[in-house]
Amino acid sequence: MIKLIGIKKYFTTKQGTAHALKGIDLHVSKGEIFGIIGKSGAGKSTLLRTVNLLEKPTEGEVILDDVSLTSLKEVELRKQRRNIGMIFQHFNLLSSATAFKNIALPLELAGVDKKEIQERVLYLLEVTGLSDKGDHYPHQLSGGQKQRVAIARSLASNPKVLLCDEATSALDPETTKSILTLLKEINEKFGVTILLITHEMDVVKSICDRVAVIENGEIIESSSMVDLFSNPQTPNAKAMVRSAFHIALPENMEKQLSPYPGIGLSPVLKFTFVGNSASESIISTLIVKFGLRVNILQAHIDLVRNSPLGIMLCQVTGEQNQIQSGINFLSQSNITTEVIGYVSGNIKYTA
Ligand SMILES: Nc1ncnc2c1ncn2[C@@H]1O[C@H](COP(=O)(O)OP(=O)(O)OP(=O)(O)O)[C@@H](O)[C@H]1O
Repeated sequence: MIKLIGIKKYFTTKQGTAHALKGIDLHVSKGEIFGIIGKSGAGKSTLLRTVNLLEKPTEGEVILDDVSLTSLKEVELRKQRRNIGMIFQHFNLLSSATAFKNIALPLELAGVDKKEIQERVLYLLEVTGLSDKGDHYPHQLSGGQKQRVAIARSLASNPKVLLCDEATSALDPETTKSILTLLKEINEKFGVTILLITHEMDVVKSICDRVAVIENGEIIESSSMVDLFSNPQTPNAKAMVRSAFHIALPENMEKQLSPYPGIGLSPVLKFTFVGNSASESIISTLIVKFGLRVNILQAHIDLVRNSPLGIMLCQVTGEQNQIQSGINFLSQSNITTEVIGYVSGNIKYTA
């Protein structure tokens, strides 16, 4: 549905050339909700804006449903852009126009007749939960309501794709939740493919099917949500997952954590598992079957795309070969183990 092939984007300024995108390949399937997550300056906005060619790539090809957008002339491109809606962090509404008029505007520009516009806008106000707000101006609306108007406006021309540029970053957590729920409903109701960028793991965690992690203009990791959370590969993705699960070691243990094994040190292990009940079986397996001592430092179960996913941090003490056998045994039950570091086997910690 959306294919980005070898996308590079360089910005040349007086200070020099910024290599914002360094050869991105991405494939988003029809009907998917795909998240791109990365830190500030990683290249998220530039990448999103290349999809509708608001940003023309220096190199590479953008394909939407078999149409190569990068090869189109301006007039053709304008037509194709009607298939791509976009919403922004700061809503970008026309302040002098009512909610109704903001939504109607793209239809008026496309020459749609008045009666059809009236029906479509009323329908979109209803879909976005704003039936009683059509005559309100943006300054009379809350942030969440403004984003709903922007979503309704983006749907006016029946797009196949919706691009979301940090769409919830200016909203409080409750409103963020309601906007994400609305996006999910729209994805299901209209089959709209959603490509969103965010720096917040909580956003991708709740609605994305797949996610790509972008760092320094490159995609460093791309997988299903559950795979990203259960088995992140890169240090950056590992750190993001830990912060999304609010996983942190007790402070005095963090200070003494060594990246290397050593005499008198025992590993701190992070177990990741799908399902509610695995935590008990991890502990009993390690203690009973492998004769290890297990200190649970933290345990957390959260919903990732509606599947319970658990993360548990434990300090495990015992013979090295027994610990390894325990890890191997657990991996057969799809429990992923990551060594976070090593601490003294006798360390006293405060939770
Ligand atoms: N118009 C521009 N001119 C020069 N450099 C630019 C321009 N737009 C982006 N860049 C540079 O490209 C890189 C990627 O920027 P981009 O805005 O895509 O990152 P981002 O991940 O969206 O960051 P943020 O989350 O802070 O918005 C940055 O180094 C930025 O300074």
